[in-house]
Amino acid sequence: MTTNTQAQHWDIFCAVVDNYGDIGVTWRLAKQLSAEYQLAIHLWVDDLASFSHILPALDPSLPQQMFNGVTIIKWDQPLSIGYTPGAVLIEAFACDLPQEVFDQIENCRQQDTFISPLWLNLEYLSAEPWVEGCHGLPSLQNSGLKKYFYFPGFTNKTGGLICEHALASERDQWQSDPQYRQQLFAQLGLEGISDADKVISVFSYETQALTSLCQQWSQSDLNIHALIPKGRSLNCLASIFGAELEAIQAGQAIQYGALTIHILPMTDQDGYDRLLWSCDFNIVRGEDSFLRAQWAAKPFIWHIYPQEEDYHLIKLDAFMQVYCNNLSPEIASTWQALNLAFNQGDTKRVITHWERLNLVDLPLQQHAKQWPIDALIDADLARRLVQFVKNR
Ligand SMILES: Cc1cn([C@H]2C[C@H](O)[C@@H](COP(=O)(O)OP(=O)(O)O[C@H]3O[C@@H](C)[C@H](O)[C@@H](O)[C@H]3O)O2)c(=O)[nH]c1=O
Repeated sequence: MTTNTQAQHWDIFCAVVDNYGDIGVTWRLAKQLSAEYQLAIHLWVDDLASFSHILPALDPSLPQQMFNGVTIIKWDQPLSIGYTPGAVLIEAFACDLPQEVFDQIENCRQQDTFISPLWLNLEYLSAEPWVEGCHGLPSLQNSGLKKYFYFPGFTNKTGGLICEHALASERDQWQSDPQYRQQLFAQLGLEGISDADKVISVFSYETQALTSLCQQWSQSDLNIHALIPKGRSLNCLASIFGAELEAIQAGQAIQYGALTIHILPMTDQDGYDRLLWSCDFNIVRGEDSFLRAQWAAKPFIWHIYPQEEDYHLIKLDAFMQVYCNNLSPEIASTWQALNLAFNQGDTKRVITHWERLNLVDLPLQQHAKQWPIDALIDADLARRLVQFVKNR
């Protein structure tokens, strides 16, 4: 009888392109696979300095360290920590895997009992209909290995959406008692926010639509607080600050009529989630914050990552169709027009639709609460992924 001593861990390789989305998504997935499925996860990351913005406890100088049960390994060239084939090999967002990975797999294939890791490419999230047809398709590579395309998505024929098992109950508990939000605001050093004020988090790319919204908010009858983590959103607010952007520090509050802009430090992902849960409205971007805004069960604007030839507007539209499926046409058209105006940097239309949105605030809030239940359908991404691996 032969005993299979082959390692059973999963490797996830992530190359940080720009921003925090690639590492944000893979870090969420790695944590969940470890916590909920007790899988040994090796997360290889080529830019630990970027990673440390969303995991401040990380030490970018270390080749290997462990957080939340996940082994985080520096993906350098050549690899300073050797790769050992495990049960699953995930390349995130079509990053080019290092040659050592294929060499090692090839070496091990000389042994009769060796089973090559199941190789998956984790794709970007899209609500476009074609995703269903491509999810799970294999493709034979030059190495002789099969690579499967794993597409996250919003239907039960896709790979699903990343969402931790306990998230809804933790969020509901948080939102049921205003003292949690007050405690969070106090920890962040935010002052002067009363229960009647409107609180909006802003994590976007640069757009004049945001400048325009801030001008509008400054003239509001209500006090508005914009909570803005230090980063790209601030680049289009220089005219409001009247100071060099470099001089703007986390912890500062800038008064602009009825609007107070609070500059926040970046926190870890759990902290960011709690911020989204605590605001009345969130402006988010990219892929991961976009999904977390949905799980926050609050209305939001999605500033989608810009792509060539405005392809991102097709992706935006596909998502908006899905999100608005059972919303009344009046609310749906206002919310869609607001998102489009924000993404197109349309300074006039963004204000018109923001003002209209106020009129449909309550039904939109109710929709935002129901949406996470509808969107998950039967299973989240990690559960579907574990099943996908078992079925191969
Ligand atoms: C503001 C903030 C964010 N975050 C996290 C949440 C997310 O995991 C991450 C931000 O990622 P995203 O929202 O996806 O936005 P992003 O713009 O940073 O990432 C983008 O990167 C491009 C390369 C990809 O092609 C895009 O699809 C997108 O993922 O930062 C924190 O952990 N703490 C914070 O304080």
